[in-house]
Amino acid sequence: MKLIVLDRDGVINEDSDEYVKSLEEWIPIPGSLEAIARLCKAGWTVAVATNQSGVARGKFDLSTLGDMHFKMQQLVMEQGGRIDLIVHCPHGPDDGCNCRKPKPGMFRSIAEHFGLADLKGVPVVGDSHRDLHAGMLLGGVPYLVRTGKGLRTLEGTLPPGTQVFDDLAAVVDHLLESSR
Ligand SMILES: O=P(O)(O)OC[C@@H](O)[C@H]1O[C@@H](OP(=O)(O)O)[C@@H](O)[C@@H](O)[C@@H]1O
Ligand SMILES: [Mg+2]
Ligand SMILES: [Zn+2]
Repeated sequence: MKLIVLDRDGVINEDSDEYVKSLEEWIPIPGSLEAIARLCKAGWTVAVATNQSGVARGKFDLSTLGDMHFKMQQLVMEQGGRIDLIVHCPHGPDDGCNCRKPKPGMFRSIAEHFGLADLKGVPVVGDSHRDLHAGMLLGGVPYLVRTGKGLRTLEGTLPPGTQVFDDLAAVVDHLLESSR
């Protein structure tokens, strides 16, 4: 199956150092929703894995998070696509969970959901090092975008083999080109 795993904040929607705390603050990055729809139309399965420590920090609740994901799904569907699975980690850095990136828990759940033993060769798109690291632990192929925290991430050392693109739309252009 052609599966891809996307980070949310800074890849699909604009990120904020103050967290994305409400429906109004959830603003798609230009071209990202259309890019997801282009993947779907080309037969790709799209999953999202997102850290949402804002829940543990009391900045917003799970109902608001659900509203954001309903909005995200609706907007993608308006473009003719869909997000097949959204997994989130609601925990904080000190909660010792197994799902908060850079831990691989969410990626393991995604693999299991689709009946896969791992994510070997699956593109993993993120704006932070932890997104890429978590996905690579299951064999994912790292793609960094310059949106969100991507430019900051670029100042550090990238995981080996990371390919860098301006945004999700450019990653999708590349993937669809190379699978022609
Ligand atoms: O990029 P994804 O995983 O979709 O979501 C990241 C967000 O949950 C937030 O993650 C926080 O990191 P800490 O959780 O405070 O370390 C900060 O980086 C926020 O700026 C950011 O909005
Ligand atoms: Mg992010
Ligand atoms: Zn967690």
